[in-house]
Amino acid sequence: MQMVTAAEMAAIDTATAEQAGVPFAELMEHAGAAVARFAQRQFRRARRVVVLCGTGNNGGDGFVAARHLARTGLSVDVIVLGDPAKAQGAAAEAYKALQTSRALPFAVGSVEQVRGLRTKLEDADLLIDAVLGTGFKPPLRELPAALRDLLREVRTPVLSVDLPSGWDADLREQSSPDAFRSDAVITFTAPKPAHLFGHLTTGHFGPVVVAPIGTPESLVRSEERLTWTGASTKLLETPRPMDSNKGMYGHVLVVGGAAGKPGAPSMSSLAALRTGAGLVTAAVARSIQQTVALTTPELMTAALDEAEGGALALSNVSPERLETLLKKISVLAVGPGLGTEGETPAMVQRLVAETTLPLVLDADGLNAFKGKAELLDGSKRTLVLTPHPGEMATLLGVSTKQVQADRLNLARKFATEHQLHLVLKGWRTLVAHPDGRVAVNTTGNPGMAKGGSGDILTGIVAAMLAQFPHEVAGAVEAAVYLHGLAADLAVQRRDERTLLATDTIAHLSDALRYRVQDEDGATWICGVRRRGGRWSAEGRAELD
Ligand SMILES: NC(=O)C1=CN([C@@H]2O[C@H](COP(=O)(O)OP(=O)(O)OC[C@H]3O[C@@H](n4cnc5c(N)ncnc54)[C@H](O)[C@@H]3O)[C@@H](O)[C@H]2O)[C@H](O)CC1
Ligand SMILES: [K+]
Repeated sequence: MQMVTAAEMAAIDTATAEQAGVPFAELMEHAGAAVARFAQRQFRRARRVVVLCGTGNNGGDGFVAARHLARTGLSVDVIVLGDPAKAQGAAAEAYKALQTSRALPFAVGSVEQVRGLRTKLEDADLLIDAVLGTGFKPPLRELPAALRDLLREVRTPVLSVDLPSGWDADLREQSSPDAFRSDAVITFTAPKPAHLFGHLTTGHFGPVVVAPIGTPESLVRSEERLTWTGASTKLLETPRPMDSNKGMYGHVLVVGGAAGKPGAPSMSSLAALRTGAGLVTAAVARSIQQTVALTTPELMTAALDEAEGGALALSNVSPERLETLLKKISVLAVGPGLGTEGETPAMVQRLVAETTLPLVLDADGLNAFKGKAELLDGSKRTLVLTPHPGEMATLLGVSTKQVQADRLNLARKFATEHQLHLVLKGWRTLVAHPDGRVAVNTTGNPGMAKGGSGDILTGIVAAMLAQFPHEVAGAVEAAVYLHGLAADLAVQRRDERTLLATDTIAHLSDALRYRVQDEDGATWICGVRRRGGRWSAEGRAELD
């Protein structure tokens, strides 16, 4: 699923008419019908619906949706912001079709009239925001701004058509000062930048769904080749053969755990086992080997030599030691609990240089390359780095602030220059690939801001590589998606403050079985569907 800009979307609409023979009015009809279906499914108990429409095509979608909803017997009011005579083309047609339905529109033309809508909006069960879509150009004018302010004072749930009105579709920021409040968003054909980078809804888990409206996938083209991690979870739908054996799913070796740091390698290892790796071994300092072994009976362990002070010793990478350690290993995960003391960085550099095994480098595994980023070369092996912004800054020799200011470009540049897969963590984790493609991740929540989270991601990534060695890009994307999704599922049963990194492991089963596409064919790029296909939000079982 590619992300497209607002201008690309308009070109795709034209191509859909010219090359696929689907006229614009038909796209609008499908869009409006999809909005109506989504509204009914997600806001099941809504009886009184108010559809707020602009006079552009976003409003046109609203007119169509209102017509469909009225036909099902709901009480539907249509409020047009501005002069309906301004509507043109398909939107004008949709407005005309409304005249024969039970949803009669009325227009508001002044700020006072907008303010007079308060009771109507408060009394409704659902508001559908079809005021502005991709045609919005900031800043927001007076009339929609008054409506935006009023919506902030009213508690009725808001379903946004295409985008929360006033949100620039091409904006790549987490928030937008102009925008309307939103509880759920339904967009069409492909996500725009705002859908992937923005936090569009009030709750953490308000859905953002992409509904197909008749444009063939082959016409969805984008210059930038930016995608979404959830699309790669298709990999997980591959059924395992009945006569499976553990050798088919790889053997992950987690290298980490200096003296006194048994937690991190234990968590990575358990996460790898729970994600489906056939075998997992944790190679850790001799003094903590027993502790690590006792965390999980299915886990195998190997002892690493310790130098004075407890740091891991260079002797661990002697030819003989490597031969024993790496026998039958299919993926290496280096970093959890490793430390940066003494000989450890040199040991890591040697380990990386002397094998060509697929490798995931995290935490102190990355810090071992401080000032030596040129040694990180994925041109002849599978190499995945999972830095948080601080670690990325260390690698690049810049400040964390500089990394945060230009995440997308930095990630893409580093991945292509070093021919590796880079997982740059944070709000909307980015997965950049050697060929310049980047996938944006939309799962995860603030509960993950706690020690251990990264260790678990490392284990999930390693296990995915072990199982899908020939689909590396997809395996890494799916891993990042799963990790956040498992945490999203976990946090719905707990509070985000009490969430422990290991709680995400307990929700990996649900995350692995989750399907991003709903029964209607819409793809859920944000939000988690539960119970009867609807979503649940934190603190509230359901929004309807
Ligand atoms: N393939 C698809 O995704 C389809 C989407 N559809 C819908 O069409 C809209 C885009 O329609 P468009 O007419 O281009 O723009 P809008 O309706 O979003 O807005 C135009 C409207 O807004 C006024 N306006 C612009 N800026 C401001 C501002 N700052 N303040 C106030 N008003 C403003 C402008 O004057 C126009 O009147 C897309 O979002 C989808 O909802 C199609 O229906 C089917 C294909
Ligand atoms: K809208």
